[in-house]
Amino acid sequence: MSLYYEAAATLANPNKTGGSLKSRVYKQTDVKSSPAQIFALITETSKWSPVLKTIIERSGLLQEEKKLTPLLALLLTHDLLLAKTGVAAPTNHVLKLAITRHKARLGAELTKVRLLRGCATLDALRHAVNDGSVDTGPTALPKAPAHPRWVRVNTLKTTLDEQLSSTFAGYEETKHLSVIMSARSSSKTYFIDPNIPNLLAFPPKIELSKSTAYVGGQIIFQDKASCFPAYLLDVGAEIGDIIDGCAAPGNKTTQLAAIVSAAPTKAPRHVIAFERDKARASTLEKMVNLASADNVVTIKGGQDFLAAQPGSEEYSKTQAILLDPSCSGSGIVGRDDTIEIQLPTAPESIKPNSKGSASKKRKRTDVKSSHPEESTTLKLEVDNLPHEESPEDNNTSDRLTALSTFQLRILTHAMRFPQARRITYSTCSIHCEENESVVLQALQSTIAKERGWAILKREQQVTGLRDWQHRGIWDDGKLGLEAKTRDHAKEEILDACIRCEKGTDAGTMGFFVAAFTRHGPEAVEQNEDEWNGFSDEEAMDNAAVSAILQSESTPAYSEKRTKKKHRK
Ligand SMILES: C[S@@+](CC[C@H](N)C(=O)[O-])C[C@H]1O[C@@H](n2cnc3c(N)ncnc32)[C@H](O)[C@@H]1O
Repeated sequence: MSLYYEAAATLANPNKTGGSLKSRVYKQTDVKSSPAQIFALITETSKWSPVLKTIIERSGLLQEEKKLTPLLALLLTHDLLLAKTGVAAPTNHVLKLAITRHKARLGAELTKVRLLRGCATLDALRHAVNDGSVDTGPTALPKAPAHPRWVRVNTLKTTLDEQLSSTFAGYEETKHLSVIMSARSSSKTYFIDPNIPNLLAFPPKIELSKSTAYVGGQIIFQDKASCFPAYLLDVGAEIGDIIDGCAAPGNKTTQLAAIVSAAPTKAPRHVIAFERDKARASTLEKMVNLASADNVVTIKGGQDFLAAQPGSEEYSKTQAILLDPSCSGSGIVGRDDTIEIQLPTAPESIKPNSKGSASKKRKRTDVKSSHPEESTTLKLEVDNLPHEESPEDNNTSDRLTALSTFQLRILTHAMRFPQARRITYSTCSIHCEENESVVLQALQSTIAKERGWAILKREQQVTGLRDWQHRGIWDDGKLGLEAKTRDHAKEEILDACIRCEKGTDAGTMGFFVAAFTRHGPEAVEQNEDEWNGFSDEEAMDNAAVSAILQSESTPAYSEKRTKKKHRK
């Protein structure tokens, strides 16, 4: 098969199996072309696809060349017009013949598009395409709001100043995040975040994943909102061991380790990181080692935090717990390691035809199936970057109920640790059911009352988060606690909750975090009238919890989800 058939077949993957584009390309064994060549062709074509789509549609190429699918047309047009060595196939190859006879028309369309984009030369257009700043024309899909590349400097290995004068030497500081959000990916600009220490923002889609600092664990990609929980936990030298109950891939674990190391204590303290999923636990281990956090972090791989015995000797020094449990992922924004290929519209006439010899039919069908006729954009995850959570588009109210039941269960379990003084609870969900509702129910649980757990009020929070303006919201009907909660208490709790919205000029994903603190027994009595809430038993529907936990931990789970999505 030629390079072009092989690249199109790689893109086919209707079941989205085999992982990221990179792993699919490099794991293929039945291809003649080099994986690097296939990968380069696909990624370059994706960058140019808004331009190529216009050129192909205007030239009428697909109407005239019935052998070409939209994907093949894109790949071939790319090489014909833009590759230094042209189309990589023998002169008499059927695909080369099919594309080269349109060279003059396609070239003329490229010139028109270039001039329309205000580019005097092909190099200028190339520059605009590489920056992602090329105007995609009236048929383009609306662009997702620009999301900065947030970079946390790993102070276990380096310092902010060191990074600014080495990795980011030659970059200019801007005091306005809006400048970053509208900057081109090639723009050498950075913004120092005012809320979170050691956090920088860079232009969307900036390529830093090959930098020595990223590869060496000196910088870590972590959304601003995701940095809130570890910072809010405020583990100064007076706090002993810390549990991270839901740790993989380890962004918050390594951040906690950095905070702990910056406040040394006489007796060494530890971050105990639980991760139930074995595969994710191995990612966690890699991240902890890369970040040089292994002196501080003890990994409990494949272990369920819910099974940890709060009263055991092992946790007798545990004074703070960070909980970032599985959630709906509804706050997640489009990922930087995703590429899109805009396909030219395929005329009806080129749909697979039933005539022809068996071998010919097989070849044609392989390629035809590579373009989903119903969709004009292919989205592909390029790398296997570790993700904190995967968004789920099936957030029915049953699923939200099951998730929030699990979240409440894990939060009230944390409240049982006898020496614990502080807890943070966070999700990357935008739903009240997983956020404010869980917080309110936890505060009303028997264990919270017995142990004297209260919300960490806004005025008690670390400066950077006290100053954060976006606070908890009250969604009538979703919390179900209106009658039981006095107004001023409600206001105070909501003001203590921290929210981030996705797609705003704050440049964060959708996120929620709240912290709990433990007072003495006196506070329990004071709060007794206020919190006439549920018992733990009432709050938990164990059947629903088991169902969701089981389905998420079964290996077939992701497969099932993919198939379901594909059927839609
Ligand atoms: C949202 S992710 C955590 C992201 C992580 N805190 C970070 O910042 O990189 C939730 C993780 O918790 C794990 N998890 C869920 N329930 C758990 C449990 N009961 N015990 C331990 N880990 C659990 C999931 O497997 C998943 O890896």
